[in-house]
Amino acid sequence: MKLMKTEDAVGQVLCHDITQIIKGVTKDAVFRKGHIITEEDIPVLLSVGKDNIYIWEKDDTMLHENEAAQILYDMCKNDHMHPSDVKEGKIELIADCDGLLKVDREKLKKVNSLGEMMIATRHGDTYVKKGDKLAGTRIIPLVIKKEKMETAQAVCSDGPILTLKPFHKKKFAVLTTGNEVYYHRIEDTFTPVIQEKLAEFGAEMIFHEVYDDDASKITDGCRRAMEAGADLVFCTGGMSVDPDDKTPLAIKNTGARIVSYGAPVLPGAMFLLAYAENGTPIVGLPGCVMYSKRTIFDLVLPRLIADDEVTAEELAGLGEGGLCLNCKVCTFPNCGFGKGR
Ligand SMILES: Nc1nc2c(c(=O)[nH]1)N[C@H]1C(S)=C(S)[C@@H](COP(=O)(O)OP(=O)(O)OC[C@H]3O[C@@H](n4cnc5c(N)ncnc54)[C@H](O)[C@@H]3O)O[C@H]1N2
Ligand code: MOO
Repeated sequence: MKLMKTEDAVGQVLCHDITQIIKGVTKDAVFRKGHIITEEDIPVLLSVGKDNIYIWEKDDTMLHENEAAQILYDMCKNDHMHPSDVKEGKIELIADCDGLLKVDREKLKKVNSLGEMMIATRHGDTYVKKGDKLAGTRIIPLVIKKEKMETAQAVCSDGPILTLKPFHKKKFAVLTTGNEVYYHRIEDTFTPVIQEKLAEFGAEMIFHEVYDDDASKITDGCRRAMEAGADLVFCTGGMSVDPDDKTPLAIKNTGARIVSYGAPVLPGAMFLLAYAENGTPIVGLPGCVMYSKRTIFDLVLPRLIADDEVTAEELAGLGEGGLCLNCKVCTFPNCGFGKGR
């Protein structure tokens, strides 16, 4: 702490709140502890009788909370995001576009374990909209050791904590399977559900065929859908254990790499994800996707739209939080569904 003439204090940091009292009007702090004094502040300080003030002694080994907050921001920031104003050591990150938020959990935890600083984010692997708040950062004390911030920066030396992957315009194919639909015993009520979910991402259905329970026709259909330019292939029906359930075999026979048949998510246990040789996702959607409001499809779809490869390990990690509670008022994605790791 150092006493100095107010007129010489531009750029210095206040050590305590400065209170202004105007009879019958106000009694409040005009400046808070930690405020950096600007040219315009000088007449205000003089008007409240502060010809001399206590300021933090500038010390090359310490950073003010606002300077340190800027460093935390830089450690988080990536393309397609911008900062809020810095205030009392806090900066928020805001999305510039719709997309998939990815969070490097390991780095986040490492930085938050250092103490005296914090970063709080939304859940990773979730769909965010332009203007959404992605994360907030804050320095806990008023000043922090430069050295400590350098340690934090080192955690992110090979890349920031957040990534926002913009969504791509996708063309998709739907392959409807099942004798009951093929022979017009029942109406196809599955395809409209897929179309509605994909419409949210501006995707276009360019291929739709219906097959009886014949695996070779479904396999051939997958190949032709990709030749027709489909970036995503969705097969519906025939995903479980009945003798007529041929879809998993049909997808396997395309030569695609099966990531997983089965997922620890309800609804969605019989889900299948595969990647064709050219990288196109081929997805087997179980009957629950048609029936239930939210399923594993809602967890995986934003990632497919953002070209974010999904691994077997990630699917296996969905078990905790993988149980949809089917709430009366659904607040997904702002609930626990799909938030496990
Ligand atoms: N013994 C077992 N049975 C089932 C299991 C299991 O593990 N063991 N899993 C259940 C789960 S979980 C699900 S989900 C379903 C999966 O069903 P499929 O994806 O194989 O669907 P299908 O059997 O072909 O059809 C189920 C139901 O939905 C109707 N359907 C199918 N496609 C359409 C369409 N395009 N339009 C209208 N309706 C459609 C179909 O007629 C059936 O009624 O399996 C459970 N069983
Ligand atoms: O997978 Mo069923 O895929 O849970 O309702």
